[in-house]
Amino acid sequence: MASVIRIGTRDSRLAVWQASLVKQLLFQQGQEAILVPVKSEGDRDQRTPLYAMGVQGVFTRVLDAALLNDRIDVAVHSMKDVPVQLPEGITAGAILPRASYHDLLVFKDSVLPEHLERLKNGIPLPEATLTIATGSVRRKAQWLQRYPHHILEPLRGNVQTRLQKLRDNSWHGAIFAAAGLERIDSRPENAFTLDWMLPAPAQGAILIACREDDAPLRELCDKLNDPETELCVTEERDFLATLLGGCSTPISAHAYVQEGKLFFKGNICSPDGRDCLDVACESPLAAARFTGRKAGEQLLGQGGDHIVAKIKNAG
Ligand SMILES: NCc1[nH]cc(CCC(=O)O)c1CC(=O)O
Repeated sequence: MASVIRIGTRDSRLAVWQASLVKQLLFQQGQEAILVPVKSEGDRDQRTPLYAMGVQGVFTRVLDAALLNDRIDVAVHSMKDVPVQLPEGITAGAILPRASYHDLLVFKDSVLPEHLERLKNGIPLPEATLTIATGSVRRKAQWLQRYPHHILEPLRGNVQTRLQKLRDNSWHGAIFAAAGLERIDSRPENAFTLDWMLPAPAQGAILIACREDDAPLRELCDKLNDPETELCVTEERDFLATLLGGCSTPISAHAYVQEGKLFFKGNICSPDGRDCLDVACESPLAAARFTGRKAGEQLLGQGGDHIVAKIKNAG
């Protein structure tokens, strides 16, 4: 193994924070490492909506190439940005313990306190037409399901950029991943978690990707792996793969472990939020593998195939 491990990362503040965490964890294992920041396609082009970029892995492909070309030794990713199928030759070295999986509404002072209370609890709000910004088809679809008359504005860019755009516009609010804001200490005062919204599969989890043939490094990374997070995000990503397999689609999932059981929730929505199907199930830990796949198959059998067709037509 190289004496100094090269950690590939995107150059956003969140990505560098996550890569620095990995550097620290490796150091605790007695391994020196340096960061190698790389610009991804998803960061270079901050205007095109992600779902319109047409290819999977706009945030991950440049790092995949660097890894395969031996310009870096590991790549650190927000796992929700990673396509369900890893490229040939690349494998999951470790999945770190998950941070918050929630989505968060950052709101402006223009929202009335009594309306905030309803939004927090997902209660209908027919008397107000709010404008909410999000670049995510998943968040948009779930928001429209509850608030069909609201106006959803596109919003792209890294966390910092999106917060700035929210300040600069007259929107009522914007939706963020709690983990992203909290990691870089940027969670605004005006924010609450949307407990009724299901997150993206693997939201809040960090993946360390390795070359498949780098046995010593894989062994080292394995020490950083969190098996419980691994199980949960594996089921969430299997659910996604069973339904559609894209990484910016209106498909959400969350799994967690409690008292020896895996609890799983998932949903699939048409992009306009009019058709949504939900699934919730639990399983003893020993039989938890394939919970996500079974949940996906269940939804396909209940009409989820029609929603999948709508999603494909919209894309
Ligand atoms: N798609 C961008 C992205 N990828 C990972 C995170 C946050 C960290 C995480 O969810 O793990 C974000 C920002 C966001 O969705 O607001």
